[in-house]
Amino acid sequence: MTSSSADRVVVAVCWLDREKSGDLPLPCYETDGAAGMDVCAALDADHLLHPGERALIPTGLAVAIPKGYEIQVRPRSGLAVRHGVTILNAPGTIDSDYRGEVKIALINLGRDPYLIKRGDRIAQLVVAPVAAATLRLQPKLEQTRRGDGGFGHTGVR
Ligand SMILES: O=c1ccn([C@H]2C[C@H](O)[C@@H](COP(=O)(O)OP(=O)(O)OP(=O)(O)O)O2)c(=O)[nH]1
Ligand SMILES: [Mg+2]
Repeated sequence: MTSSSADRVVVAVCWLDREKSGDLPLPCYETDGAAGMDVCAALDADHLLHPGERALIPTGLAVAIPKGYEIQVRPRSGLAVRHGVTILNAPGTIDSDYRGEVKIALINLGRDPYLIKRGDRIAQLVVAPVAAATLRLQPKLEQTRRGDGGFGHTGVR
């Protein structure tokens, strides 16, 4: 099956300072079936992320996500596996009512410093539906086979 623009959720996006961000591309899907749009660092200067260091990296972008959706900020596996650089709060949550700059919280869990340059694709943005819940307080919950077993109680194999 092919997807058409009719299948797509429309997310309004705006450069906070177009003059400063003129050289940067909008986040985009790198392949037809990509789940996430890679987003670039809108740094003024290179940032050397030392082992154990975390940094909030600007994207230069603000978004207006339709109600009923969120954007998840997810790590790029290449950065994580090759350099230990990942998202501190993975997956980051961009709320549909947020109009500030989308920022990427990176952490270097690797052994070597990692240089983040302006325009580097540092994370991916996944647009996803969210269900809004109503909590119904009850004295007891319906029983299940699992019950309160968790945290590995089913074993490894
Ligand atoms: O990786 C992230 C995570 C969050 N945000 C922005 C958008 C999001 O809508 C807002 C709040 O995020 P979150 O709810 O995760 O943070 P909080 O600590 O609960 O802050 P708040 O009290 O503002 O909700 O911060 C980002 O730009 N990048
Ligand atoms: Mg919050």
